[in-house]
Amino acid sequence: MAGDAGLVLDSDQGKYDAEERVKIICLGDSAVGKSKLMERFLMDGYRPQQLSTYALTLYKYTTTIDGKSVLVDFWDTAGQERFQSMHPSYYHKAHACVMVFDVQRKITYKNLANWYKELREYRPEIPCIVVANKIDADMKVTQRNFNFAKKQGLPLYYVSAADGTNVVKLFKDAIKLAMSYKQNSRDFMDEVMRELENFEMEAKEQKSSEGEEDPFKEDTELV
Ligand SMILES: Nc1nc2c(ncn2[C@@H]2O[C@H](COP(=O)(O)OP(=O)(O)OP(=O)(O)O)[C@@H](O)[C@H]2O)c(=O)[nH]1
Ligand SMILES: [Mg+2]
Repeated sequence: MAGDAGLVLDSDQGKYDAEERVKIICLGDSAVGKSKLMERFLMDGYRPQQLSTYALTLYKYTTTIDGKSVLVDFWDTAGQERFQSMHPSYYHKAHACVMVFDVQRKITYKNLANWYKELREYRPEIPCIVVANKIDADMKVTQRNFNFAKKQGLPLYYVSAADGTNVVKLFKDAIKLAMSYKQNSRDFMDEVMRELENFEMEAKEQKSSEGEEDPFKEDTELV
């Protein structure tokens, strides 16, 4: 892991003071290696924050990109195989997606089409990386073309959570894509959300300036 980065375990966002914040979601069938990939990337300080009600693990990670501090929320999930679909809030305001299949189980590759369809229903524009995981088990797969990625015009990464091949590159690139999406997106809903965020911030600032201490409070009366 790069020296400029670190795993953040606390959920109090106010403390981080990051200049930018992005959300990256992970999709794919059960046991394709989603959690192991994140563990591998964040290994230095691995300790997930478990929100068991939603079978959701949220990893917070800070890094610096182009001189800017960035807080990354990685969303991982378990148990979705029972439903073959995610709750809409999982997709909400995500800036990039890492979509994983297991090179040893063809069905997980076939199911990418379903995951991708659902992703696009909620997030039509966000960057998505297709990940062929577990290449350590059969290096020959890296010579194969996986047409799904090509057909959809998506980048394909051959990785191994077990031996670490391409894992750091995968997540670093995902963060960069998420950042550039956030900064350049013309998605209508994103623009609305950004406007709302700015509005909320302005309202907060106004409120806090209203609540400022009056230095003469003790000594004067309002007339
Ligand atoms: N050989 C090999 N095994 C892997 C690799 N990545 C994950 N595994 C194994 O695959 C199994 C599932 O990995 P997980 O990371 O738990 O899979 P997941 O996608 O998070 O699964 P759910 O949480 O059920 O959705 C584990 O037994 C891992 O050890 C890999 O790169 N190579
Ligand atoms: Mg998991």
